Amino acid sequence: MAARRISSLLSRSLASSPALLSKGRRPSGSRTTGKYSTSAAVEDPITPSVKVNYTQLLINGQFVDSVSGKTFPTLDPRTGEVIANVAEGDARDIDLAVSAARKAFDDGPWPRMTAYERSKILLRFADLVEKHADEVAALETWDNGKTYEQSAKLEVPMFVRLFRYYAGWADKIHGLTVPADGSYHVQTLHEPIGVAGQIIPWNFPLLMFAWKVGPALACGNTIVLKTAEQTPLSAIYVAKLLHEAGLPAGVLNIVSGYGPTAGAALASHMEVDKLAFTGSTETGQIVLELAAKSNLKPVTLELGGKSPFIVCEDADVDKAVEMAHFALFFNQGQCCCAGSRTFVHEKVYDEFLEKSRKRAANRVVGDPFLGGIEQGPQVDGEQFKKILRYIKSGIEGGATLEAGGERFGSKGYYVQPTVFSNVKDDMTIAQEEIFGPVQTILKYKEVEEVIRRANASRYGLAAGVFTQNIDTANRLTRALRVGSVWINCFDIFDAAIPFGGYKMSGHGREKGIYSLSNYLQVKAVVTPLNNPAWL
Ligand SMILES: NC(=O)c1ccc[n+]([C@@H]2O[C@H](COP(=O)([O-])OP(=O)(O)OC[C@H]3O[C@@H](n4cnc5c(N)ncnc54)[C@H](O)[C@@H]3O)[C@@H](O)[C@H]2O)c1
Repeated sequence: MAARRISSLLSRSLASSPALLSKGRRPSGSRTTGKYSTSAAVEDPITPSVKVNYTQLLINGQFVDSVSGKTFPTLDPRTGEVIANVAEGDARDIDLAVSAARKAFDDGPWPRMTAYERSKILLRFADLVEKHADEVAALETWDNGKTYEQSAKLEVPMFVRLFRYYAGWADKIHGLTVPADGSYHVQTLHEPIGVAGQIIPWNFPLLMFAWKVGPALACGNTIVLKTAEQTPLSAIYVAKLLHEAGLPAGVLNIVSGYGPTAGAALASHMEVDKLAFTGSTETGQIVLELAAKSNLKPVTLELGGKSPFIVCEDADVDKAVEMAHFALFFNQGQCCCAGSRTFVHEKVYDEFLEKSRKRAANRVVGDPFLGGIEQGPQVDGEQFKKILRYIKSGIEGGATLEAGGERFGSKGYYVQPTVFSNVKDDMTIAQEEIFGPVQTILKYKEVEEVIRRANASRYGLAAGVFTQNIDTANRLTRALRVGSVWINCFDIFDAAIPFGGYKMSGHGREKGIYSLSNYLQVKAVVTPLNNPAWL
């Protein structure tokens, strides 16, 4: 979906479903402040009336407590209060889940049924998610803090689309007939890889589930998925729906729990055939080592970023301001590909800065369950404190604070939309992933200079280029060492478009046709031909 469409969808107010809000707590325009300088909209949070029905682990098609009997609280980012206590899986639960997935792969129907049958189950699942879209979106917003409009209008539809996309691939996966030298019939079989271990982060719990589970199931694999400890709820809910759609027991197992216990056990498990991870670069290095030191399972990694958003001298400034704002602030700035280094040509810098400052100051912050809200709270206290530390470092490092700079309100984990100008490449805020609503604006003069500076990062996930000159766009597109370049747009996450990083932003690609190869083995089969009619 084009970023412009995303922005306009989100700016239109969504009539919140009555099913999601407690009686007497309907959103009202008077509580939607429209300015971050007023914090009334976050002091008295709406109570979602969606019920948290599933909090256990899902192993072999059954909801079960963890072996230890332990639970951990998942918190509401609007208040820091407990939403629910969730079963806390550790290495013993990962063992049980991997055994179930192993058995389902080695002996079960999933890899053996026709691809068309698998595809029909995935399509039925997509229909069920659509039917329960209100509950799914409400759980996602409650656990993560992203706006309900975003969950309901963007992420649930993208989730459904992705499963339909991979349902479409299931019966189109096939090998080749290879014209080799000699009198042989040579073919390749594309086989499922086996048991996939998948570890996902908290910033897009549903979409990360879809990006990993969709292609793995379409290819006939079985799965153990570990959710992020901050956001376990939506995955358990949709996994239940997948079983209602006809998924055999043991094919998808969900373990909630912490990284160093459950996550590490999954990454190092000898019976896991493939690992897919999304999260920080530091944890990516840990899981890659665990995979290598155990059974050398192949690993796909989708890690951090510090993506440049380049505004050229010929850019339409108003459009560039809006797109750069969206590129950074979308999802509370909690995107691995956020346009977190806004490079602006010196000729348009002053105008761009003034308009960006105003745009951030007008960003609508508030309870994410209210209609018209653009920004909810950060996911948890740890991220909230980390962002405020980065803001302090920006101020102390000599950048100019143009907007925001503090917490928003006095409850939960809201941060004011913040803009820094006069940012220099060597400042911490220009180098490290802030993962929050903090825009850093840097000035440049020449195209060659901005290419060099944009590429001077350990990351290489994505880039935005804003120009009306096709030659400049082409020059930048090929010169930038990143996995995605968005020209005059940003954050286009269609199911068919591959996504992944260069350099320390990761290995491999997810989504699109490229993700299938993450979940397939290629087997070469050679048969001698006696007296062939032709070779
Ligand atoms: N690229 C992304 O999409 C993305 C997503 C979330 C966070 N991040 C970055 O990571 C930073 C920290 O966030 P985070 O703590 O949630 O990320 P993280 O990398 O610690 O967590 C991601 C996932 O990895 C698991 N994990 C953590 N330690 C593990 C270990 N030793 N072995 C196996 N699994 C482990 C977590 O439980 C979670 O499921 C953020 O501030 C942000 O910069 C990036």
